[in-house]
Amino acid sequence: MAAVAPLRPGWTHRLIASPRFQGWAARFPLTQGLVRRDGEALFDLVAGFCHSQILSALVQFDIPDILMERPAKPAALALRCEVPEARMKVLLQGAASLGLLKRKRDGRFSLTRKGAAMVGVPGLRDMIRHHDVLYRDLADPVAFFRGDVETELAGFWPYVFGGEMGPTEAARYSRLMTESQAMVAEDTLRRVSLRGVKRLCDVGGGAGAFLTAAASANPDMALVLFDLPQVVPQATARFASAGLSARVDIVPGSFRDDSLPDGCDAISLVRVLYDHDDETIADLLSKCRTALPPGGRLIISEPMSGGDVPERAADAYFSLYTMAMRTGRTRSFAEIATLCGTAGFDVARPVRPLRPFVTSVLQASVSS
Ligand SMILES: CC(C)=CCC/C(C)=C/CC/C(C)=C/C=C/C(C)=C/C=C/C=C(C)/C=C/C=C(C)/C=C/C=C(C)/C=C/CC(C)(C)O
Ligand SMILES: C[S@@+](CC[C@H](N)C(=O)[O-])C[C@H]1O[C@@H](n2cnc3c(N)ncnc32)[C@H](O)[C@@H]1O
Repeated sequence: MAAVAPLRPGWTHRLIASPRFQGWAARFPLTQGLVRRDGEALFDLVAGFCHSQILSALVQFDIPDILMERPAKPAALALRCEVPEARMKVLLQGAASLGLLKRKRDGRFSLTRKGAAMVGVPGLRDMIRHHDVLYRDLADPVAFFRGDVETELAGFWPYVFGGEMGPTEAARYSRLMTESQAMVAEDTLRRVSLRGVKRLCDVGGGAGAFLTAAASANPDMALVLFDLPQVVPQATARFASAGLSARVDIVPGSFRDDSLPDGCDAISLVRVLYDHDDETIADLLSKCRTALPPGGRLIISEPMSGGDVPERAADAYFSLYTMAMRTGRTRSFAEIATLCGTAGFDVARPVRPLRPFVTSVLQASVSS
């Protein structure tokens, strides 16, 4: 009898890649479900850009808002959106196949649960609308990953380059940032206890959404907002309308050039680190360490890479996003923990994020 050749590493991959094996597995009753699921998942990746563009067209035509009122026929939507009816049918059919719309028996389309949820997610439609910039940057992925693309996204968020931005740009960026901040604040505050904190400083606090949310959950806490001089005016109005003006100190400044306000026993950095390189962050964390007393707390909240266990939202979206911005990167919990440790913080064990596509949280403290 002929000797059986030993199995070499990688043999399973070669077997699965073989069209003959694929054909057999697709027919064999015990494997055909798996083959179909893998095939569908792979096809979803192949078609991902079309899916995103269907979503984008739906949002740009305001179709989710229109359907909030009542289900509609393709002809009515075509008229309203100034799209030929046959093309509108393709869009609606596509959106229905993606689970955003439902096709009713009488031919009208209505929102599904996911479609209706989208209307209420703060900032999501603005996010989808501004993805044209990101997707242009990604149009040539080989050049993008080689670092050969002059990305547009870098110009979209000019504050990152040291605050060279006028009031119009500041307002545009802040709206996008503030709207999406609601969910980030909610998930952060559900994962972090601010009990015992007397004065919280939100560094890079933008238009003050995180402090506003933190204030309502902690009525005795004093608040400090530190951000670039062009950005802080937006926070003034927000605090005034939330009746918080008396509880908040607004401190304009740059963490690159200025020291951080003292007298606080907690500092939060919400979606700040991933905009910057390691050197800038090392300096910032060291300034946080200097500003805080023994026992002082540091809260970092932003989308984090899964590290050893890659995570889809952070590793296949935010990492590309921050790469397109060219100034920072999406880091894992472990990487941020190392930077905090070097700055002299004791880092608490990771807590499972509620929604990794919204944010992950790291807590650290100054040894007392
Ligand atoms: C009543 C009946 C009939 C049934 C009840 C059943 C039931 C309980 C249904 C629940 C339905 C429901 C309420 C669903 C809610 C769904 C929600 C809230 C979904 C939320 C989704 C959020 C998403 C997709 C968020 C995406 C966020 C993104 C893409 C953020 C991007 C941020 C970026 C790019 C920031 C960049 C800025 C910079 C500069 C890098 O810092
Ligand atoms: C991505 S935004 C996050 C804003 C807010 N924390 C949030 O989550 O919505 C980053 C913030 O850091 C601020 N920032 C950037 N560079 C800064 C600097 N050198 N000093 C102070 N703030 C800065 C920006 O103005 C902006 O408000």
